[in-house]
Amino acid sequence: VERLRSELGATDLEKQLEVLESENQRLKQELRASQTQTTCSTGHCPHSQDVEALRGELCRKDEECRERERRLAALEQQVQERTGVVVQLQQQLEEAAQRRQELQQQLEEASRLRSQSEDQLTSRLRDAEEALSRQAALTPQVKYVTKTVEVESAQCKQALMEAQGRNQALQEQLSVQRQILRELEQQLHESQRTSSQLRQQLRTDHGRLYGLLFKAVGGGNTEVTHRLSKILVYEGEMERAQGQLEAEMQSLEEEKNRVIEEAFIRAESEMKAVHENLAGVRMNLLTLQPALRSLTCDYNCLKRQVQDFPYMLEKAITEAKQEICQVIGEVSSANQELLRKYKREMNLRKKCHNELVRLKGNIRVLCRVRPVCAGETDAADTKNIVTFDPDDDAVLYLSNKGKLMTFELDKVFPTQATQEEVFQEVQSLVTSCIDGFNVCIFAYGQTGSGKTYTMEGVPEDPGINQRALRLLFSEVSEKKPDWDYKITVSMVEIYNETLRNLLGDNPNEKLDIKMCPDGSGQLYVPGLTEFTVESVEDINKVFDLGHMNRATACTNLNEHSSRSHALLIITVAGFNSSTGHRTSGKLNLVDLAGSERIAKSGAEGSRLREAQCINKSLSALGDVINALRSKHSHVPFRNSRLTYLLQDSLSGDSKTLMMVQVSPLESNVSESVCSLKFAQRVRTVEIGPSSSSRRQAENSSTSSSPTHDSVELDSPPVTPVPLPISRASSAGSTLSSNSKTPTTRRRSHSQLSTGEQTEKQPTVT
Ligand SMILES: Nc1ncnc2c1ncn2[C@@H]1O[C@H](COP(=O)(O)OP(=O)(O)OP(=O)(O)O)[C@@H](O)[C@H]1O
Repeated sequence: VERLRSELGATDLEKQLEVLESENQRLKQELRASQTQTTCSTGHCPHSQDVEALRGELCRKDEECRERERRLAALEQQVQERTGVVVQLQQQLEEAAQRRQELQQQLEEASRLRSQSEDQLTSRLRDAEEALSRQAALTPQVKYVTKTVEVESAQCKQALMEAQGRNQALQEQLSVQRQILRELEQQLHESQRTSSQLRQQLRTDHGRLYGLLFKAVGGGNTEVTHRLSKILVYEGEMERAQGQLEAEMQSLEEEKNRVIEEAFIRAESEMKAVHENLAGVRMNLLTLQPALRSLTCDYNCLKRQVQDFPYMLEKAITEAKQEICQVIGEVSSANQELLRKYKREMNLRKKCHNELVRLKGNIRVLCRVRPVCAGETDAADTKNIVTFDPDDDAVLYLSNKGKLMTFELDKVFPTQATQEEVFQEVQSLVTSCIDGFNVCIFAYGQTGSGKTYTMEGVPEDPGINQRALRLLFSEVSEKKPDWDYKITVSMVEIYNETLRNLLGDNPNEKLDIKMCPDGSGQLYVPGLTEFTVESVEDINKVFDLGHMNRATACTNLNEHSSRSHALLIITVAGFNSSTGHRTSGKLNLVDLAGSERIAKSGAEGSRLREAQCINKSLSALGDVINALRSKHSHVPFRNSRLTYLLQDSLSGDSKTLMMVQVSPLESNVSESVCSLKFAQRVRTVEIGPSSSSRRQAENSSTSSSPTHDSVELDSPPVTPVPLPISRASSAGSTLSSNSKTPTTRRRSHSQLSTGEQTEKQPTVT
C-alpha cells in the first residue's frame, strides 16, 4: 500500500488538496469581507435591490459552492475508497501471486510425486519381473510374489487417485481465482464509470456555476472576478491532478491486468504441463496394466503351484527318504566292508612292521663312536685306534695293543654321524610301540663315551628321548580320529639298586616294584608319577623337572649321573572308536650307568659300593640277555632292579635295541673292547615267542640270582636254578630294596589291598 501510495504520489496530492482547501477557506473569508464592504459601501446605493438580489444569488451560489465542495469531498472520499480498493486489489493480486506460487509448489509436488510414483512403479515392475524370473528359475516364493503384486497395483491406483484429486482441487482453485478476478474487474469498471460520470457532472456544474458567477459579477467587481478566476485555475489544477491520478490508476490497472494475464498464462501452461504429466502417468498406467495382468496371471499360476506344492513336497520327501534309506543301507554295508578291510589291512601292516623288526632282529645292537672332544687332543690320545669299513657299515676295527680287532654289529655310526641319522635307525622301534609292543632302548658304554649325548642330546640337537616323543606325537595325530591315544611319561633313576621317582614331589622317596594284584602277572611301581604329554612344551617341562629332581639329591650331578641308570618310560595307550580295539605299548629309554671295571677305576668305600651296584645291574642285564639268547627256561630278571623293572619289555615279543657307545681315545681302548665284546654277544640273542613258559619258569625262581659284584661283562653268566612257582601264585611279590639277593615274599590279596595301596592303575598290555 505504501509503495502504491508513493507511486501514485498520494502524499503530494493530499498536500495539494490541503493547500487548495486552505486557499478555498481564505477565498471564502475574502469573499465575506468583500460582501461586508459591499454592504457598507452600498448603504445608499440606488442598486441596493440588485445588490441584495446578487447577494442572495451569491449566498445561493455560495451554498452551491459548499455543496460542490461537499461533493468534491465526497469525490475525494470516493477517490480514497478507490485507492483502498486499489490497495485491496493489490493485496488480492499479491494473494493471487501467492496462490499462484502455492499452485506452482503444488504442481511441483504433484510432478515430484508423479516421478516418484513412476520410479516406484518402474522399480516395482522391475522387482516383480526379477522376482518372477527368479520364481520361474527356483522354487517359487509364491506367497511373497502374490503380496508384492497386490500391494503394487493398489499403490499405483491410490497414487493415481491422489494425483487426480490434487489436479481436481487445483482446477477448482483456478476457476475460483478466475471468478474472483472477473468480479474484481467488473467492480473496477463500474467504479471507473461512476468516477468519470461524477467527474463529468462536476465539470458541468462548475462550468455552470462559474458562468453564473461571471454573469452575476458582470465585470463589476474585479476583485471577485479575479478570485473566481483563481478558483477556476485551482479547480483546473485539481482536475489535472485528478486526471493524472486517473491516468496512473489506469496504467496501474493495465499493469495489474497484464500481470494477472501473465500469471494466468503461466498457470495455464503449468496446468497444461500437469495435464501432460497426468496423461503420461495414465499412459504408464495403461502400459502397466498388461504387465499387471501378466503378473496376475503368473500369480494365479503360482498360486496353483503353491496349492499343489504340499503334495509335491510330500511326494518328493517320501522319494528322498526312500533314496536316503537306500543310500544309507549301501553306505553302511560299504562301511562295514571298509571297516573289515581296514582291520585286515591294519593287522597286515602291524604284522609286516613286526616282521620287519623281527627280520632286523628282536635284539639289535648298534654302535656309536663319539668324536674326540675339545681338550682331549693329546698326541697320545688322538692316535686313530677306531677305524671303519667304508664298504660295510656294520663293521668296526679297533686297534688294541697293536692288534686289529674286528667287531661286527647291526650298524656302526662313525664319529660324524648326526643325531638325526641315529634316530632314523631306531624310529621303527619307536613306532612299533604305538602298535602295542614293548620296546627297550639302552645306551651302554663306559663313562664319557656319549650315552647321555645319544639319549638326551643337547638343547639345540636333542637325542633319542625327545625325538621319540615328537615322532609319537606326529604318528598318533596322523591316526586320528579313528584312534585316540594317550601318551604318558615317567622318569626313574636307579642308583645303588634304589629306585627313585624323578617326577614326584619327593625325589628322595624310594620306590618298589610290585606285581599287579589283579593276577595279570604285570609289574608296576606304586607311587610312580606319570605325566600325560601332548606337546613338545610338555616334554621339555617333564625333562626339566626330572633333571631338577635328579640334581637335588646329589652333590655332583655329572658323577652321580655316571653312576646311576636313568630311565624314561613312555606308555602309549590307544583306543579305536570304530573297531573298539585297545593297544598299550611301552617304550623304555635307558641311559645306563658307566660300564667301566672296578679294577680300573680303583674305587673304595661308597665309590666301591656304587661300582658294585652298577656292575651287578649290568651283569644282570648281560645274564638276562644271555638267558634269552640261549633260550633258557629261566631268565633271571629279578637279579637287579633294572632287569626286574624292564622284565615285560625284555621278554615275549618285545624289542630291544642296545646302543653301544665307544670312546675314540686310546686310553679307553680296553673298556671299548669290553663294551664291543658284550655288544657282539648280545647281538646273537633272539627273544623267543614262548613268553608264557618263560614267565612261568622265571616266576618260579626265588633265590637263583648269582652274585655279580665282581663279574665282568664278558664273563660267563651263572646259570640260575628254576623253582616251580607259577606266576599267578606270585602276585604281590616285591623285590626287597636292601637285599642283595632278591627274595619273594608271598602276600594275600587282602594284605596287598590294605598294606600297600596302589597309587595308580597298572598298565595292561
Ligand atoms: N656324538 C657326539 N658328538 C659330539 N659330542 C659328543 C658326542 N658324544 C659325546 N659327546 C660329548 O662327549 C662328552 C661325554 O659325553 P656323555 O656325557 O654323553 O657321556 P656319557 O657316556 O653319558 O658319560 P656318563 O656315563 O658320565 O654319563 C660330552 O661332552 C658330550 O657332549
